[in-house]
Amino acid sequence: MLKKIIKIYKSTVYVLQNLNSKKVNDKVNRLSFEKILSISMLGKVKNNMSPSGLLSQTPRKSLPDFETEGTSLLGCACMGDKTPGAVSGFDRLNNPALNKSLAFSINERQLLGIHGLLPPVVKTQNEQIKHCKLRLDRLNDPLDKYIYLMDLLDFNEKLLYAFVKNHIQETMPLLYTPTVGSACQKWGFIYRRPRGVYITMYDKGHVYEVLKNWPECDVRVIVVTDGERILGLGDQGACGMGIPVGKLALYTAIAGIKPHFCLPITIDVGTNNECHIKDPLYPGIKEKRRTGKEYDELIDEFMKGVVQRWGSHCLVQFEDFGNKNAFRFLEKYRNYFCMFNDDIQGTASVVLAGLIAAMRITKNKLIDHVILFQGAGEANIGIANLCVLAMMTDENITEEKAREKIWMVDSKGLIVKSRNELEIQKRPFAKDHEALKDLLDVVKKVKPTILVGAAAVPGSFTPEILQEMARNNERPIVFALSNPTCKAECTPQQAYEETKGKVIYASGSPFPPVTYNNQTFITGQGNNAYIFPAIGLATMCAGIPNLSDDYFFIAAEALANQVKESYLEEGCIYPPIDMLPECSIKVASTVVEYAYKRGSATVLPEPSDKEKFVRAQLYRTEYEPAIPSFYEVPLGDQKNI
Ligand SMILES: O=C([O-])CC(=O)C(=O)O
Ligand SMILES: [Mg+2]
Repeated sequence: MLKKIIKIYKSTVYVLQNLNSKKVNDKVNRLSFEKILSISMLGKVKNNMSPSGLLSQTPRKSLPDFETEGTSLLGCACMGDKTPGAVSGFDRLNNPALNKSLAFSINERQLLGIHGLLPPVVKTQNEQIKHCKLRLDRLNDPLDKYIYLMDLLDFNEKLLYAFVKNHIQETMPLLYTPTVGSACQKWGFIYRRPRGVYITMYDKGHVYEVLKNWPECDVRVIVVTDGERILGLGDQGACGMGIPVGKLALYTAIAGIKPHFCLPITIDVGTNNECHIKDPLYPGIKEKRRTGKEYDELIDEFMKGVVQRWGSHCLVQFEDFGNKNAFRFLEKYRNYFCMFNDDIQGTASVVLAGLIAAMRITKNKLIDHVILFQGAGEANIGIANLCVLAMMTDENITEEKAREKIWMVDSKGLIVKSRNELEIQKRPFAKDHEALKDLLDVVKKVKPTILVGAAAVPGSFTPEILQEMARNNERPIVFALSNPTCKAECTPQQAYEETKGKVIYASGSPFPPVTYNNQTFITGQGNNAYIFPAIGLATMCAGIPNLSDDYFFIAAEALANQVKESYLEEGCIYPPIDMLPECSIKVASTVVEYAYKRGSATVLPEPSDKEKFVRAQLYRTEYEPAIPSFYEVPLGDQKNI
């Protein structure tokens, strides 16, 4: 498979490079020429804009009107990678990147001049982790637990990440969906310390200066939102900052990307959320959301500012933008910047991985299925386009044939050609069919084998719909992707009960195990957390300049390969959550391997063992010595001092 997609890619580049030359006809036979072009043109519509951008491989053009400061160390302070001795002992206690709290040894305390500033006991990190667990267990409200974890992050970074690594299952739903959703809604209330950068409309013309205020000079990944569509919770304005903060915490916790490489950014252009505007604690600009030219110019300025400040290899992950802007910006920037849209491409990849794994249960291929998408927003359009790419690559079929397998319903009903106005990204999926409004009617008519929901309409997979899916299929596949938990289309319990245990189910947010017919099933979480940290890690390790959709396809296959038979037997089409770090390393290593094979990696020389290379880059949660080792003279039994 890897070979095949590389071949397609290489030939595509070749064809595009030689489009005007006679060489094309000599070297590429007619058939493969058409196939390559059809794949690279996938999703293209009349005005020559590709909503999917599949295999869009235009080399990144340099933007003429600005220079790159890159990762120069000149003129800026660096918080993250401090050499021992560069920070005073007292400052270490207040610097979360260097603080070890009670784990400073007596030697360290004496030599750093902080002896007496801590209680005399010396603890190991493991003892500290146990203490954290006691503290967390004492709290009942998930939001309080979130606040505790964030406080720990502000106090002792390594301890937070060591704790999370040890308790992934328990802490993921706090740092991430669903609790991060409540954290966003109450961001003004829970706000304590600054984390990340806020850029507002009023910074227009000075965005680079604002970015310069961030003290880290080696930022490698940014997650940016404008807060317009936070999870399935709508416009949260500046409170959306919880999402970049949460996603980047996962970058470190899951993919081992060093914390000082990560920068959360919120672009505050106002909010249309009246509750926030009326809330005295709202921390953002209390104005209606700005749109149009001035908004676009601000985002342009931001993208250029990032390259100017941190170089063109700084990855920018777009997160939770409104539908229209998400697609627009992906198309606008994908060939010029190192960027991707997680809600479109990351979610597509994780769902495709789940489908590939599910095919091992249904014992057939994607092409044998009929997929019905409820909702035609970022997630579902992204998934649909990646499924088309997968079918074309695996089955040698045309784009049209692949699209025939895909049906979509949006808020107006089935997407049909007779509709008057249809957004550009939906057009390729419109069917020659009578208009149907109701999802149940569509399920009855279309008889999907796979039903994917991502429209944030809770309960939209009604008992009747689930029963109909079970009537038509031996093993119906149902993805209830909307986040957070309260937005899910149906719970796994409902899916199991209404389909009499036949369903293959995945959700976007975590659910507890399901008991049906005296059997316990652990359902999978089809969340982009399985993909974006790995993609970020791979991008950094290989120096991938542009992330086209084939990377997300490769990542999906690599993730599906991590799904063991035993997980499938338990009803789970994803690896368990506590396997996330290990899975991410495997996925990242495969993507790195692919980047070198297709000739896009820029980190040279090419490492021979990609996985070993990836592992060598990871953040270590173990404490480093705070003093050079030759100072470590025995001081007797430290506990008795
Ligand atoms: O954050 C998550 O859990 C997944 C996601 O990107 C979204 O729902 O927007
Ligand atoms: Mg998102």
